[in-house]
Amino acid sequence: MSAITNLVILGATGDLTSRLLLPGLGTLLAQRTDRRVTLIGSSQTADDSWSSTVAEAFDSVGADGPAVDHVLETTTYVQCDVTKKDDMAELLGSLDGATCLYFALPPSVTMKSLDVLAELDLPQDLLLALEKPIGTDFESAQELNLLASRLVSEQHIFRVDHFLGMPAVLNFLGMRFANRILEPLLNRDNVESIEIVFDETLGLEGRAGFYDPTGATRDMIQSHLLQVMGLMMMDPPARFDHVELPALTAHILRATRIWGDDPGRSIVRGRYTAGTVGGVDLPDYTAEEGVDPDNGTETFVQVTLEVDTWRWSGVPVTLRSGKAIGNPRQEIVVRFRQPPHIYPQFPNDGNVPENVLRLEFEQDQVLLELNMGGPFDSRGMTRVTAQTDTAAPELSAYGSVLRGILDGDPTMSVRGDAAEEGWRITGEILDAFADGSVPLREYEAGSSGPV
Ligand SMILES: O=P(O)(O)OC[C@H]1O[C@@H](O)[C@H](O)[C@@H](O)[C@@H]1O
Repeated sequence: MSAITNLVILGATGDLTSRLLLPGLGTLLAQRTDRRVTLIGSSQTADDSWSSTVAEAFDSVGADGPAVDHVLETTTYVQCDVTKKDDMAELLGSLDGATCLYFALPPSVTMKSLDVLAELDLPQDLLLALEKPIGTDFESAQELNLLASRLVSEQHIFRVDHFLGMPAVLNFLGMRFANRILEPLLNRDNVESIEIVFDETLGLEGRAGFYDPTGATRDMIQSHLLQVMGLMMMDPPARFDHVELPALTAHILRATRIWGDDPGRSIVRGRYTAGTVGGVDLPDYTAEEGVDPDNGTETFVQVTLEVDTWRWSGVPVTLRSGKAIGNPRQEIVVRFRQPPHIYPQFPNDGNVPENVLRLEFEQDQVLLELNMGGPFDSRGMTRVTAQTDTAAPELSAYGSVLRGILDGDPTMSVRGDAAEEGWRITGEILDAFADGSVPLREYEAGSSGPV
């Protein structure tokens, strides 16, 4: 696919655009000084402040250079209703060159817009970038995928999950496939358990309209943590490309099910009560403006899964995410089994602690816990943590996603069937909530989650 010339953000006045997309674009263009992209912001309402929104966002990440200046000088704003045929025809008609329509919109609006696009003659090399969530359940995800596939080929659909652009994920790929010492150990013979944890200090942040009907399971497990899991547990690809990686990720998700027979033991569901997080007082979740307590929305979820394949069967994989958590962890943790042979001369009759590999999600830090010394060492057994010391990544997670989009390279895009599998697994968790197998537990804001 050819590189993108026109980036059209649909839903340009939304929070996602100013908070994440534009700063991400800034970090990318500051690095790609030779890129010339035409940025068009579009939304249903008029907006006189688009140019200053773009400038402020670029400024917030200190982005400068010729590629950044080009965008600042040429960016335009178009008022357009994406669900109206004439509006979309006019918008597309005004563009010359390979175009990406970035749908920073709720899935219901995206679907209506895709329906409208089906009636138009679309330009060649049109790329559709679709923000999560892809649909609101398994069936609507299928429907949305079908609508998109009628317009362009799968290679021209980029389903965005910015967690796939986070340092932990990129580091894990490099550590696995550019070294000899890790990949042979990543299987049920050597791995005791895996955890993928993304807890946050943030509470609702005034997002009740989105969050209350959504909850932690749909918000964080459905795409982010499951896609990360699929990518990190995939079999080694023969090539690093848009065919192999998405296919291997989907293969893992297809093999995933809730651990054991009793969801009440494999899933924990929680909701925060009033408390203090990092010096900030948070009210009870149910007392937040716009929240309907009857929704029973969970602000915390932890689920243990099994990836039932030859390589991973029997290894518990725990995904966890909670809001209003004190001292939050945001990491991928691979816990290895103890050595197969026990030496009584080692402390604790040879029961040495297991090795643990930790990759921090948003920082470029990898930690490996090892045992050293032992019976003949005057210090005895020493637990050490080897830690990487690399520079912070130049691109934000959204910058990384946008690089794939602007290069027309969907390697790190979520493939349609993988998005559907995310909803299948999420549906099984939500069914267990609905049938009463998993009680909603309360935890104090600022605590480490439900006990
Ligand atoms: O830390 P980041 O990059 O903002 O990602 C976490 C966020 O990811 C978003 O997709 C979720 O909707 C938010 O609830 C969450 O806070």
